[in-house]
Amino acid sequence: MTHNIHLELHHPILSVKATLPGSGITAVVGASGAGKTTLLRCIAGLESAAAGLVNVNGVSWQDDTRRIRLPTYQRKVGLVFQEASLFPHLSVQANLEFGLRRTAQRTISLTQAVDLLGLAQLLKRSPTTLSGGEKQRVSIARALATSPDLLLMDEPLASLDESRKAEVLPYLDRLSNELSLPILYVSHAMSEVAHLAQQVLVLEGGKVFAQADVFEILSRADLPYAHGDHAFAIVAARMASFDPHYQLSQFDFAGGSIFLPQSRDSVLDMNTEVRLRIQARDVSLSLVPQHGSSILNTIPVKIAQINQDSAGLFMLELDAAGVRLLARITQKSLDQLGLKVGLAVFAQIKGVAVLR
Ligand SMILES: Nc1ncnc2c1ncn2[C@@H]1O[C@H](COP(=O)(O)OP(=O)(O)OP(=O)(O)O)[C@@H](O)[C@H]1O
Repeated sequence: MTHNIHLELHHPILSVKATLPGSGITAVVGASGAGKTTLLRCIAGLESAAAGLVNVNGVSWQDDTRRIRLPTYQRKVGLVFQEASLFPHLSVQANLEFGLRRTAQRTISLTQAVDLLGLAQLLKRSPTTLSGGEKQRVSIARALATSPDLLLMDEPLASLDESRKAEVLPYLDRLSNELSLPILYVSHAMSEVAHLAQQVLVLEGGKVFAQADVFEILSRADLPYAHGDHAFAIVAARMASFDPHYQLSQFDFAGGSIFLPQSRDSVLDMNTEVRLRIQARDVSLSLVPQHGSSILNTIPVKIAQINQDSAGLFMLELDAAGVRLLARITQKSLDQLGLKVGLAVFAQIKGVAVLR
């Protein structure tokens, strides 16, 4: 069986040909009006004007050459939108059970969906008494309980404030790790994408502008993300050790080790896989390793690319044993240090955030 999602879709505002992974989270990003929501609606069978092909892990939901076009209710798709649309007169439990009647073959049980989204304590509650984050967790569980072969999420966290977002993110991590279900996740927020996604599909004007793994997308000069004050790279690392005297955790990745202050009670289990977010403005470069510095993290790197960022500032893509980092430095530093593509230098990292 092919384990991917094959799309060849034509619609008045969309012309998309793409093969996406058949598991994990693929983020769909792009400017407002790029066609992200329309793409999800075409896949779900909600756009009658959509022609072409939608094949999900070997099952054709639509193939116009073979006159196949399943109606939405026959597509094994779970939908989660920005606003949770729960029935206010039904309990959480009854909301979860609502979609089950039409599900013949169940691959995810209601209990499993309740466990994955941490809803056991909320089942008897009315949705009107839930916080925004809790409502959205119920919506996700309801979509999962229908045993979909594909989960489509359209900005599921966009209506939540930062602390509610932070509360829901770990549940999304968990369900993508524990289920082999593919998820298409529309988002405007690159911080969410960096946290969750493995692949990213960038749409522009209804067409695929780029498709690559999240590490590449964040560093590409032809895309908007590796520009400006908020540009960052993410590094896949694992928890390697904790020094109780200095209260420092060590995270290892292919390019070296990163040390971070962490209080004793928030120390992660050994070998926990994490993503570290390193902002381009927090990385400085030196030609020799700096010993007389308060900066703990110095990583040997090679300069892979140099791009003008704005007046007087350059964005450098760095290669740390195959791992991409970004550094945003002034034109003056670039000239004074004689930085060139291919040069071996040392990246000093001033700040790092652990995403998971
Ligand atoms: N059948 C159609 N015919 C013409 N225009 C359409 C049709 N369907 C959608 N549009 C328009 O196409 C544009 C893209 O819509 P869509 O909602 O998919 O973009 P989006 O990338 O999800 O945007 P946002 O990030 O703002 O939600 C919108 O302006 C929408 O009104």
